[in-house]
Formats: sequence, C-alpha cells, structure tokens
Amino acid sequence: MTELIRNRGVMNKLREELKREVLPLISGKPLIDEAMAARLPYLNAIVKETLRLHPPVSLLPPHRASESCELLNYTIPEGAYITVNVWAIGRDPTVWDDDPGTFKPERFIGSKTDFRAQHFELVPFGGGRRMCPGMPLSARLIPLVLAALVRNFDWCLPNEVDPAKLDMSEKFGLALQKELPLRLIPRQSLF
Ligand code: HEM
Repeated sequence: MTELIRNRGVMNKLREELKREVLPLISGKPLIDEAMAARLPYLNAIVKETLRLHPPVSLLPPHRASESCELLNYTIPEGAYITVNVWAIGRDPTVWDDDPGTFKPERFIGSKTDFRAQHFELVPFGGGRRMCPGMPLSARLIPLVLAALVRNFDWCLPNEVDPAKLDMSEKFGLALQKELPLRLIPRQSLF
C-alpha cells in the first residue's frame, strides 16, 4: 500500500485494471474472489514487485551444508552455514537492469519470472526442500486482499502529507517491517 500511495500512476493503473476486468463480473457485489484476482496481470505484477523490493524475510534462515559441495566455483564445506540475502538479490543491478531501486511492476508484465523457486532472482519464499510451505496460501491471499482494499476504497494520506516524503525506513527482524507504520484514510470508492 505504501508503494501504491507513493506511486500514484501504479495505483491508477491497478484501479483501471480492476474497473475493466472485475467490475463487469461482480455487478454490485462488494467482493473480489480468488479466480478474479488470478486473472489480473497488473495486480499480480504489483505483488511480485513488492516482494522483490520489500521481502518480508530479507535474510533466509541459515541452512547447514550436510556435505561438501561446489557451487558456482565456490566450495561449500560440510557443516558450513549458508544464508541468502534476498533483499540484496532483489536490488542487484546485474540481475535487474531496469532501474532496480524503482517500484516498477511493469518489469513483470510479459515476463515468466515468478517466486515459486524456479527463478533464483526472486526468492522471497526461499527455495528447495525447506521452502516456505505458506507460499501457496500467500500467493492466493495477498493479491486478493490488495485487490479488495483498492477496489473498495480510495486511500489518502492524512494531513496533506506529501507521498514523495513518506519515510520508507525498514526495521530489521525475523520479518522486515516498515519502521513507521503507514497511516491512511479510507474514502468511499468511486467505482
Ligand atoms: C508473504 C508471506 C510469506 C513469506 C514472504 C514467507 C517467507 C518464508 C521464508 C523465506 C522462509 C524460509 C525458507 C528457507 O528456509 O529457505 C519461510 C519458512 C516458513 N514459512 Fe513462510 N512466508 C510467508 C508466509 C507464510 C505463511 C502464511 C505460513 C503458514 C501458513 C508460513 C509458514 C512457514 C513455515 C512453517 C516455515 C518453515 C519451513 C521449514 O523450515 O521447513 N509462511 N517462509
């Protein structure tokens, strides 16, 4: 929601997509369902872009090598603890060549890159045997909740706060959080 408020163009594009694709299907019903959310490419691109720039688990929990192995010319000795910096991978300019620090969901439109552990440049849920078992649930729920928030309300910052000046500091912990919680005022949606 913070990125959508900071990037009004992205918010407007999402609202357009919801209006175009969902409104004819729900005709007056307040809820968007899972099947509807799945057919919205821009909504799903926003979720991927958010998980790229703001992965809730920024450092994967350490895993211990059960035996020595070679990986990309590195020797990982048996017993070594490996941790993966998902936050840094998501902003690595050698991987994301199109302005990696900018919130730009368009980079995922027409791209096959996904977070289901097939593309190692986007691994917010980890990968392999100990990958997050909550991924399928989250992949369904996050777009659904976001679509419901944007579909049902117009959101504004209180007290004429300038969106460009929103504090984006993050607080490190088991899950990365926004240091200052986002405060928004819901207004009745126009559609
Ligand atoms: C945006 C939502 C979520 C993100 C980004 C996330 C991310 C992660 C990550 C990165 C790991 C560590 C993977 C690794 O060790 O390589 C993990 C583990 C785990 N997650 Fe999630 N998670 C999310 C939601 C959930 C939900 C909704 C559940 C439960 C319903 C869940 C349950 C677990 C469990 C039980 C583990 C430990 C798995 C193991 O060690 O075998 N997660 N998650």
